Amino acid sequence: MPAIELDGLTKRFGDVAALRGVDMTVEDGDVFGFLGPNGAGKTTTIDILLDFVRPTAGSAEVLGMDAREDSEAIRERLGVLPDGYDLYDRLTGRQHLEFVAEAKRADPDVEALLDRVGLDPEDADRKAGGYSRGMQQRLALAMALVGEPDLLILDEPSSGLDPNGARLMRRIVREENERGATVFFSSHILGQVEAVCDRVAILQDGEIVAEDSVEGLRAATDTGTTLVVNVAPGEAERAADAARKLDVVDGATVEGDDLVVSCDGDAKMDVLTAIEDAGVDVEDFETREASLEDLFAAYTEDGEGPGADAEPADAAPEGGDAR
Ligand SMILES: Nc1ncnc2c1ncn2[C@@H]1O[C@H](COP(=O)(O)OP(=O)(O)OP(=O)(O)O)[C@@H](O)[C@H]1O
Repeated sequence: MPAIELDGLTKRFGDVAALRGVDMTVEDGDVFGFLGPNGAGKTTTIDILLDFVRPTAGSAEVLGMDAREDSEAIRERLGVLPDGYDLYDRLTGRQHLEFVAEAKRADPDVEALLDRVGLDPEDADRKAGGYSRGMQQRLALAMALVGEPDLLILDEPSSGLDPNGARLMRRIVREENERGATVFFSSHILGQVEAVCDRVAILQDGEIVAEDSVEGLRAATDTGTTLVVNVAPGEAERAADAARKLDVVDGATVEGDDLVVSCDGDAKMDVLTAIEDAGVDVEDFETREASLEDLFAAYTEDGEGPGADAEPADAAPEGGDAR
């Protein structure tokens, strides 16, 4: 049974079509990234999953139950970190967790939860109204974790977090997934998504334009590969000339003793062979694959997806420094 199943999900707000027949499946046990440009319909989708918004047509199932009919039963098994959550200024962090525990009829180890999200005991006894943005985000995450939910829905979970907080978030997502939870999250921080997600869907103008693993998106997108070839000192120009003669090479630039070649994904060996045939010794080489950010741009920038004439962004080192 999928954790989330959307079938022809449609939502109109007056004249605005926020969702136009979205079909999407999030399998049980996946870490699933839900991406899309501003206004694509991500929050509307999440609001429908949580029964804050009713669809105009189509259906949404969560943990095998109907999002509308069974919203209460769903809520008991769900952990949610909403975008724009409300904390109670006058309650302490600890009181927030106790409040959620009571509502969920759960008995969490509050100290352990606070520790897990990086809030120390003194902070836990301060009123949340005095928390910094990042501390509020950490508390909201701890609230989502109460009761070991089967499904975590996290809307922009890294917003307001410093780099340590973002790393903590990745660790918690992994731990929760290892515990058996499905994690569904929307984010604009694509390095974060790439680091933790098994699968991603890209929503654009209320429609899914891609749904696959990051690897699958790479394979389906003609974003090409960047090959960096380190050659003997003073030989890079000669190597560049040799590479440029190949049809499969889009461009070759020299950076010191490195040659940076943009080429078709399966042309690496041809390039290396051509350089060696020109009498240049290849000292070392590495491949840089398209990052999720490149793939996102390829799918969303011209609104037509990468199939036709989409100009891909330049390839960047896999994962970047967000890992
Ligand atoms: N209550 C509403 N009334 C009218 N239009 C709405 C309402 N909620 C959302 N919309 C519209 O629906 C579309 C999708 O909005 P949504 O907030 O779901 O996008 P999003 O992908 O979450 O965007 P962002 O990344 O900016 O948060 C937008 O055109 C938005 O203006």
